[in-house]
Amino acid sequence: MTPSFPTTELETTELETTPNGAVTPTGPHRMRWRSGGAETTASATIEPGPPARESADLGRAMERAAAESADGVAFGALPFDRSAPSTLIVPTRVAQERPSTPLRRGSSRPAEPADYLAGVSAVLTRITDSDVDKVVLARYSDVTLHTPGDPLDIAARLADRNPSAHVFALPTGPDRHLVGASPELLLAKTGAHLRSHPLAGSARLTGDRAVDRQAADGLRRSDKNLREHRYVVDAICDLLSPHCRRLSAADPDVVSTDSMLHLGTVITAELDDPSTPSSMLAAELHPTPAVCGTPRAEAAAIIGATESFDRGFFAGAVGWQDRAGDGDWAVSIRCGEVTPDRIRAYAGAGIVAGSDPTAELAETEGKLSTFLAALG
Ligand SMILES: C=C(O[C@@H]1C=C(C(=O)O)C=C[C@H]1O)C(=O)O
Repeated sequence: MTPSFPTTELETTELETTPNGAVTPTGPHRMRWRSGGAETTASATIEPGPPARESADLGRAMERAAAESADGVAFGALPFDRSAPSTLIVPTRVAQERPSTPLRRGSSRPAEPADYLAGVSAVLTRITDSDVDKVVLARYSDVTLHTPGDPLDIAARLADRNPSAHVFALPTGPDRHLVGASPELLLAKTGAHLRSHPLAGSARLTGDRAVDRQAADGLRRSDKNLREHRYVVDAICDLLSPHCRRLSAADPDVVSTDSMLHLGTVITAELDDPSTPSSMLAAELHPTPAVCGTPRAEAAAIIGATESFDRGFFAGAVGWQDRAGDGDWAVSIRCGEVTPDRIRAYAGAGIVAGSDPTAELAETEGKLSTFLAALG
């Protein structure tokens, strides 16, 4: 579907306080979204919304936001933490295009590789000693900026470089955008029809066709990668099936991005109730074992104890919903948080029994490069 917004200038001052007086949306902020070849650039107000764990409330809040928006479509961003507030993004009008400005970068500071290697080793010990099967461990890389970077410009460069990705620059707070090019569809809903395309199990692309073909064949046969992938497919099928009358998962295939090869599985389903809001279903699925692990709560606790930073909206979900509850939701990976003086890029890798810390570190480098390469 193609959300489209009025080109006429609408009033973009702050919206009214909601009836219970709790939330005042702020804005205007600028946003960009591109999926399935359709691109939207808009001004929007933002407001805090219910957390993912209150999925039914979130679904209702998105329905209200879609009804308020200029074109009947609202956008949302869910943080990694299921209990932290979401951000509801309500477009008000088409944004004025600004001339693009080159980024003036200062220093770059990747997170210490040694810390990541130690973290993977610690997680492997926890996997051996407990019932936890998979934990996704992440790291970040900071780039300081001499002049504020334009999040919409970065998204435009990501869109050029990643033609089939879900590309987003969504405001998540004052002077703060989540910007990225996600290859991973969490959930698309059109009427009763659902589609999900989880990715997990990865190899780095080299650019040498013969080597990459071998790596793709290796992925298809790798017990470690197939296991890592299966946890994600099973979790999505288990969580969707109570809502569906028909659900099927294809065999895993290999999907490529600009820098990576991944195992991917297409899951399709028919909803019992076609009016179920897509945001509610996305919130129930989130976070899948592709970005958290399995079992979910235990893996999230290990992540909290091992990672030294707050993931914020990285490894969350971003998407839109219209008045019928239809929408597209992507897993917020291959992304960074853009503030006026700093960009923080994130990447993670799934750790299971048999994972090699050095290979997982290299995997995060490959994943980070999708976002960092678009900074110019
Ligand atoms: C966590 C990320 O990617 C996820 C993890 C993958 C893996 O561990 O193989 C593959 C694709 C994504 O589901 C990321 O890009 O940061």
